[in-house]
Amino acid sequence: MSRLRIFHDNDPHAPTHTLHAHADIADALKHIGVAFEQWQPAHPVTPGDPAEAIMAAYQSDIDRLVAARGFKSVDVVSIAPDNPNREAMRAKFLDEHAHKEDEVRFFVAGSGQFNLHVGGKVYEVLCEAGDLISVPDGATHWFDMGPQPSFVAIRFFTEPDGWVGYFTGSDIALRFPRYA
Ligand SMILES: CSCCC(=O)/C(O)=C/O
Ligand SMILES: [Fe+2]
Ligand code: NI
Repeated sequence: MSRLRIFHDNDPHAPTHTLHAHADIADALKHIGVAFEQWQPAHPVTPGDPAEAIMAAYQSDIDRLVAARGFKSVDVVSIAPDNPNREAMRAKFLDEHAHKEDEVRFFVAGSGQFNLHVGGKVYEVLCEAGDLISVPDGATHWFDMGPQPSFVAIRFFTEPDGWVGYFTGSDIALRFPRYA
């Protein structure tokens, strides 16, 4: 089940809010410009499946979103708990960063935890299969896939080169709860 916990950015121990209902999560995130939608993960796929297979299974959803929002490139992160590169993959997204484009991710299997650092608060968003999250251009955040990652996310980019992160140098992520 998806979950949102909101913290003051100077108090990682006690969330001020914990929300589980999708509509409540979407409403709270809308206030900081984040879109959180529920789509149908209609084609069963398994974390670790090859990217080409995921793209083929979800081609109609991808085409629809690309047509609606003019994305220039699309890729897939598909990772199983026994992936030999899992530590490096986890580390890549664990430091606070931002992008010069909206970060749009459609989770079609498994789960992972976004942490959005906006307006003196940290919004910890546990994303599950079916969640489509759109983090606005410039919003600082980090992402934790956990020590045994298990998810498939389709990523949409308006930049033709795909993923480019701009790291803030902050160590805030070290102080907040990890995704177990
Ligand atoms: C959930 S897809 C992998 C993470 C990613 O692309 C990103 O930018 C995290 O902040
Ligand atoms: Fe990111
Ligand atoms: Ni409140």
